[in-house]
Amino acid sequence: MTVTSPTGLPYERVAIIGSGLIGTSLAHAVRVRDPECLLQFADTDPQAVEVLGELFPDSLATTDPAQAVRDADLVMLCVPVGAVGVVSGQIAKHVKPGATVSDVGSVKRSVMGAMRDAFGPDVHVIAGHPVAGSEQSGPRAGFAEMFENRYVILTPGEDFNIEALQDLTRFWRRLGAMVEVMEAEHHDLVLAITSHLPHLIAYTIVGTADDLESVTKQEVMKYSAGGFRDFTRIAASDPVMWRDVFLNNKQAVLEVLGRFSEDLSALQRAIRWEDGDKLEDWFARTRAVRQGIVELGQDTDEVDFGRRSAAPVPKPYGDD
Ligand SMILES: NC(=O)C1=CN([C@@H]2O[C@H](COP(=O)(O)OP(=O)(O)OC[C@H]3O[C@@H](n4cnc5c(N)ncnc54)[C@H](O)[C@@H]3O)[C@@H](O)[C@H]2O)C=CC1
Ligand SMILES: O=C(O)C(=O)Cc1ccc(O)cc1
Repeated sequence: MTVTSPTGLPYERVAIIGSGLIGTSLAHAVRVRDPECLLQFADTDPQAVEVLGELFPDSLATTDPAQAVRDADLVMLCVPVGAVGVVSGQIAKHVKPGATVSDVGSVKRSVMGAMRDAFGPDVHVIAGHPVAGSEQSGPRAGFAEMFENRYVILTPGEDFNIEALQDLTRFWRRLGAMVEVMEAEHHDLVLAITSHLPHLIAYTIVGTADDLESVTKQEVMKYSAGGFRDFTRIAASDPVMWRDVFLNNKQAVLEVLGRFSEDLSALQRAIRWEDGDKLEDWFARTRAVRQGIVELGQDTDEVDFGRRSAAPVPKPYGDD
């Protein structure tokens, strides 16, 4: 286990590859928590690198990922999930032996596979996903409080190093997050229904409204104070990031989409046949789901370290 000061982070040098909303939020949070921690950034976009120079003038910012990971104790891949394989291949030979490589991608099974293929046994690969974010993107969108009281799901897989998991858990907890450990497949199924399908629905409904010939675009904008407005926020999310999410979580998304389509058809039938009881019962049940989420939100100190597998996993941290 890495020894640190009580307030510091378990890593002295952190490399952040991909410096948009999540990468720079991570960097701001690290800066606030531990000003001594060295940050090293890489991004393929030279404009992003320029912005990083402005935001973090005391840090290395480059378009070369191999340079950015040099001597880093933690390498965080904060790129769209479809780019994780390419980036892992670019940095594999340059990551310090004993370092931890993690990520923040919204999909875990494919990302873990890509990272496992690229890195040798001298590097600790532990995938992760902060369930926090927004429709914003780019290096100027990040902020230090992004992960406070938000869940971070770690998917270490089968043969992980316990000390590396402890350090990564401590790192996220010191940025204010609540950490849970889960199997990658289960993560992908849970997020398919709680995040990926809602985004798909938002993209669909806003596109459908935009295509309607009988309703003008001006009317859509003018009267979007209702539920539609919330959908437009989500549908403004980054196109490349979400393209990659759907292509990399195809199986789980198609599974929940099948169930959703069946339920939508049932509600369509209830409207057609004026089955008010069916509609009212359905809406009463979903209202209760919302109330449950609100109640859970008042209980954010609760940390569930349960792992959805037979193997018991020790608590990865001891002194927090
Ligand atoms: N946006 C959100 O709310 C959340 C996003 N995530 C995950 O975080 C990751 C990053 O998402 P955001 O920060 O929102 O995206 P973003 O679009 O704000 O930033 C991504 C950055 O990665 C850079 N990039 C792309 N390909 C690259 C490559 N091959 N090498 C180096 N840099 C590269 C881009 O130039 C961009 O600056 C994604 O995997 C996403 O699934 C996770 C939680 C929330
Ligand atoms: O903006 C929203 O409503 C989000 O849901 C943000 C978000 C997007 C992707 C993730 O993997 C986690 C969080």
